Amino acid sequence: MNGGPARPDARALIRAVLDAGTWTSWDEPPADTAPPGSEYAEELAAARAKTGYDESVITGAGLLGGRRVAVVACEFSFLAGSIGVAAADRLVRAIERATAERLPLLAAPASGGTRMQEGALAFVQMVKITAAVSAHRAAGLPYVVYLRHPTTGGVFASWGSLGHVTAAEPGAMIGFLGPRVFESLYGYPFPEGVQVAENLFAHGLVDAVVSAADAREIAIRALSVLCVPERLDPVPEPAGSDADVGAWQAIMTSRRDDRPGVRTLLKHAATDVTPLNGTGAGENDPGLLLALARFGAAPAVVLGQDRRSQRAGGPVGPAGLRVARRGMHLAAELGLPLVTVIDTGGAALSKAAEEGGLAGEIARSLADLVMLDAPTVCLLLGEGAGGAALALLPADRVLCAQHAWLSPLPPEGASAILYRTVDFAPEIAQAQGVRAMDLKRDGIVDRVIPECPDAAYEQQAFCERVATALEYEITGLLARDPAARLADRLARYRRVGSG
Ligand SMILES: CC(=O)SCCNC(=O)CCNC(=O)[C@H](O)C(C)(C)COP(=O)(O)OP(=O)(O)OC[C@H]1O[C@@H](n2cnc3c(N)ncnc32)[C@H](O)[C@@H]1OP(=O)(O)O
Repeated sequence: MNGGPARPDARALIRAVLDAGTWTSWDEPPADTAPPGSEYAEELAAARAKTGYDESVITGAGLLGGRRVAVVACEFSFLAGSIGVAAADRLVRAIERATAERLPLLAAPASGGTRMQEGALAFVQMVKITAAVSAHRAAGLPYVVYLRHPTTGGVFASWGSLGHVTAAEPGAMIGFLGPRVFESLYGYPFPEGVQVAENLFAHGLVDAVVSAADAREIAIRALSVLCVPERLDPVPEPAGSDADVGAWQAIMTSRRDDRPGVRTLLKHAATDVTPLNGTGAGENDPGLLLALARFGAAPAVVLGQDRRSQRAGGPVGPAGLRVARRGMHLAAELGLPLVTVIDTGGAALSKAAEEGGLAGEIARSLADLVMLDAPTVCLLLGEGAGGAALALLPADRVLCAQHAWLSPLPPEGASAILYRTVDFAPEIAQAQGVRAMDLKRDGIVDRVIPECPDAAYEQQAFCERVATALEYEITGLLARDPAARLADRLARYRRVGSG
């Protein structure tokens, strides 16, 4: 377990991540938790002498790219970074202070879990640490976790798994029960390659695997989005489009292989992009992309249907909508603007999708999004077929690319329902009012983004136009009173179609 690459200890990690010379310790001498003269008292004294740390955790504050942050980190060389009452008290005091001072909190665990010498009382410390982290999050403050080698047990199962964003150290052993404990208990080894950072990433459990050397830049980038500015400078209103494109022409254009999708949009026209990995709780869906990003100065959680992955690997299924709902909850908890991007030929139609709760996930996405306590912008970017599209629609502001569309199911399906043949798809699409101009007329869309003449021919310029429109809308929404914003959203969807 110790034979791997050299890894920084807690102080070296903090030095590598924070701006030079800005660290201030918040630690006070730990309370004595060991009965005097006990074996545990001797172990504590030996650990102090050997490591130069007074407990298994250190806490404090410093600057990260000029932004003040609080940090809590484990020191594994001190009794395996294990958490007893004194370490838990230190952690909780630091988390509470970070909350009171409204600082983002960075945590860097590395631990054998609960400190065995302190037994059940140490075990229950997980509750108070979890409560403190939850209160920090409930106050709308970011919590970013960097899981280091090794992280196990009650640390992984409490503050190690509660991050808004979670990264892990390459090759780190990260697992619930330590492998040598497992082997002693059961008499055979735990399977190889399971409790490893890269495997956690492959299973949608952590967002990224990054070295300590890269952690600084990644944390700066993530916090530049997670920390919502008080106000943004107003942005001039961009021009809209009133081009009268036929419905079938729009649908054909939206289906071009070379039409820019959400990935192209982020690549060409967003900054500080931090991809998040699935639900962070064990599910992923390549059809649904989740990321933090900025459009101009405006920060956003972006969740978008990825056209390329859907075409290659299958359409958005229930897991994709659970990824989307992770993004919605993240936005709501931090008061971050949310941008949803609709670009789907339809949801997954399969046994697995039905049994995975597709219809229920569409319902829950709709419910979460329409009620979301955060500014929301929907971008209809390409195809907008069926419930998977509608699940991402109900936002404060809805933008629509000139050739994007929205329809209850693909027009071929509507034709099949009415005429038992797909041959009337063009006429039905026209009649169903699926085009950008129709959606605007009906109050479903607020702004149509021009394509000159087709986004596929002007990818960079089109993406920049979209980003400018997103920045304009987000800036306007952030300046509004949240209660009035939500009331307007609800009134809008209550009114739609009723005049
Ligand atoms: C709710 C709970 O948290 S219950 C506890 C669940 N925790 C676990 O299952 C993990 C238990 N620990 C382990 O499996 C291993 O120690 C690992 C994987 C974390 C690290 O393995 P290694 O790097 O090989 O280190 P090693 O096992 O030698 O541990 C280092 C020292 O820390 C001690 N230690 C490890 N975990 C703990 C702990 N939770 N409490 C107290 N001491 C611990 C070890 O006994 C060892 O002490 P020693 O040097 O005096 O023998």
